[in-house]
Amino acid sequence: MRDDGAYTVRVSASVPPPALAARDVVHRYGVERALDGVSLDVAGGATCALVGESGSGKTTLLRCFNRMVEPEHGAVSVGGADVRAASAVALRRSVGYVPQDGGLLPHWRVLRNVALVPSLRRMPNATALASDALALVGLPAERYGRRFPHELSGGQRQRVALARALAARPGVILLDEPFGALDAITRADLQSAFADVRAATGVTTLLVTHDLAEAARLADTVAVMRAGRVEQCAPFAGLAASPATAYVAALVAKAVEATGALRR
Ligand SMILES: Nc1ncnc2c1ncn2[C@@H]1O[C@H](COP(=O)(O)OP(=O)(O)OP(=O)(O)O)[C@@H](O)[C@H]1O
Repeated sequence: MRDDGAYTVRVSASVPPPALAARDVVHRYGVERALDGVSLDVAGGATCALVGESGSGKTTLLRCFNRMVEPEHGAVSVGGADVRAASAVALRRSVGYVPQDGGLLPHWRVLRNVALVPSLRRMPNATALASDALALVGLPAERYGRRFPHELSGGQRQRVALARALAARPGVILLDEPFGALDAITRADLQSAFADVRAATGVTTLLVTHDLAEAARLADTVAVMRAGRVEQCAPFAGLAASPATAYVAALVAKAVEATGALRR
């Protein structure tokens, strides 16, 4: 990571890139098992999408990687280190996170919002890092930095939330439905902004989405969740060619049909 304001591209070959791993993770809310023995691997620099029906455990699994959820059983690691090795606060400052609602502070201007994590980490060039991150998502700080979140469109707010997750140049980002609740055109714009960010930074990404077509477009691997378990994790083409379960086959068929209908 450089602290001089320039965005460095990818980690050097001698440093193993960060990765995410979950092993046999169980988590209960009260008596309900939200995660029921989940295992998942995301290679360094890759994007993995978590898909599956509502309530299947996607958000809960995502939050295990920044310790917003502490599972009762199993192991979770980021960059090869158990997430419990350091404090939860330190972990959350090193892993970028976009919650479902974007999580921007409404009374803070955009630049201050984006500079939040670099400032908390006392990075000397927090404002420059925030400007770089805003540029990366297509919102120049000179034009947008002094606005408040309510002075932006929904799509711009989501871009700011993505910039905030990226500002401290984390090796890993966790995105919970970052393109949800947007019209189709804005959603497509944001997806392509994310693809650019990914190409520029090589950041390892775990992405929750309801939309399998979106997952197919953006992710290297797609993990299909159902009832607190990962039924299959593979590139979309692998899911389509050899679905492990009837549920995966049905989900793929639905996505292919929806994409075909759109093309028609
Ligand atoms: N804080 C909580 N307290 C109690 N139960 C919860 C809590 N958070 C989630 N759950 C339950 O755990 C299960 C998994 O929820 P989770 O939010 O992880 O699913 P999800 O796949 O992300 O759903 P969605 O796609 O609707 O966001 C659900 O049955 C949900 O009701």
